[in-house]
Amino acid sequence: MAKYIMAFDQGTTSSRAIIFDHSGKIVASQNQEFKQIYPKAGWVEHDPMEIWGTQIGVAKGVIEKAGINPEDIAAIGITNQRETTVVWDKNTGKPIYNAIVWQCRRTAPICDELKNKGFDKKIREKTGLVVDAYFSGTKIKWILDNVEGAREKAEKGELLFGNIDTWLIWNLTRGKVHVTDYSNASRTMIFNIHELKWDKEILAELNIPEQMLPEVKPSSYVYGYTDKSIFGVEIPIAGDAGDQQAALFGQACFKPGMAKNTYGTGCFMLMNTGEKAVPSNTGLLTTIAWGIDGKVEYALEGSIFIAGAAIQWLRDELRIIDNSPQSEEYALKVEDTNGVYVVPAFVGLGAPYWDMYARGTIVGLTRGAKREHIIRATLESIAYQTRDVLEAMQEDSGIRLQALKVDGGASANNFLMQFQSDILGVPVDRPQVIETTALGASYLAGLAVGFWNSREEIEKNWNVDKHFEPAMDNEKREKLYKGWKKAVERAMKWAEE
Ligand SMILES: Nc1ncnc2c1ncn2[C@@H]1O[C@H](COP(=O)(O)OP(=O)(O)O)[C@@H](O)[C@H]1O
Ligand SMILES: O=P(O)(O)OC[C@H](O)CO
Repeated sequence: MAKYIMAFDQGTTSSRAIIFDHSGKIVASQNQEFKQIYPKAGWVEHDPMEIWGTQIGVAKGVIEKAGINPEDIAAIGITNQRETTVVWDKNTGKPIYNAIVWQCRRTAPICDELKNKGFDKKIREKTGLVVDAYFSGTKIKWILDNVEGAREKAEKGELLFGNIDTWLIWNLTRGKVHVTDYSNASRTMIFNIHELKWDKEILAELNIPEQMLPEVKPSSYVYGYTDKSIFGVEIPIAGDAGDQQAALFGQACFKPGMAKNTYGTGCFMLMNTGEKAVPSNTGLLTTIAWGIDGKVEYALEGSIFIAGAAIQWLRDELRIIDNSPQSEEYALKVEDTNGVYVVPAFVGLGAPYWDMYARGTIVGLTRGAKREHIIRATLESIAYQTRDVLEAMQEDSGIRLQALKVDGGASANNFLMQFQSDILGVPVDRPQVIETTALGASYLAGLAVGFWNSREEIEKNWNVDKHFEPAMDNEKREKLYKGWKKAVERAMKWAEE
């Protein structure tokens, strides 16, 4: 019997493949960064062919690294940066435009129009989402409106839309399977999360032909098999979920009220709300966690657009650190930020502010401000944004969190995790496997093929690596947080004409 599951974690900055064993331990992992394309201020694109190329490259690489045969892999689970939009030609398999990335702000004017018409309320009710350039719907519309001949071709049924999961599955099956799962569909702004259908009224409003949309399936399901030409054998593709929902699953947050926060390019806090779609009054999103065992379960989500990406900015643009882990070393060289706040609103602000026109700001600078202060303030901004979201989540759900489960690349930073616990006044638990996104996708795939039999079996694989206790007094905590709120005010609406 095959002994492993392979996860594809196609993230915003890198494509990763990880092989897991039955105990949920990493056997081997391979990762490759790819190009970020910024054609204009506020625009972000990826090359879909590069995404496919890097993803398949790391998949082949990791099999070799693990020293196993493709026959040893029981199934593949896919998880992906969500919302990012690809439109391709059904006959040639070639994208007609670059992938428009979730962070891209180009469709803000389309969103403004929807809001001016008052259509945003309807969208909120049907999709659980706030009208924002973040989601796929307006990105599809932009491509159809701006790429020559695209609308005509789409109406003739010659074009296909997909998020990255769909694009990968389509390529893995050499064009045989055009599907997505409930969790990814719930991020498009054209999917009705209550009726579990593409929403005809929203499609008509955005002028998107339904025939270009993928079929929506459960998150744990055999969608198809990899074409034999790829790995030499046909491997079932049996799990598909958006990366943040996959992380919720990988953290074994199976019961209502359980929450996790993933610190990657952005930062995403999700709370399981069970079979109930809880509406938000505070700027959170109501989203589908997954479809499994014949039903869907929902989550409340706080989406923060820039978290680890701000550390990459320190590295690549300001060039004041050589690598991300070094941010911790510099932050610990000073006692505080010397009054400096960084608001990394590089692509606007997500939850709970939803300001497409906010931009990055550094405030509180004095002559004594050093690079260590800016580095520390950038790390702290990740924790403050998380507090904004946690407060909203506690209000919407009526649940006070006893502890926050964390994961993702930047959760390796001990300074950040301690400051996070301090500024929340809540303990933080980091598991041994922080690649919970990939782990969640593996679990979903493994459950579909009988590699694992139940969520109870999976729960036992969760083990703590480090526990952080709040160690800051309340007065200091509230004073610092008040400064943050003031800094956010300065960043808001900056780019509004
Ligand atoms: N030790 C660290 N301290 C702070 N940030 C880190 C650290 N290690 C990684 N990061 C940040 O985490 C992000 C990578 O995390 P990952 O979970 O791989 O993200 P994604 O899936 O979004 O590509 C990068 O933005 C990187 O700057
Ligand atoms: O690539 P990540 O891990 O930052 O995740 C991106 C999110 O899915 C965007 O919604």
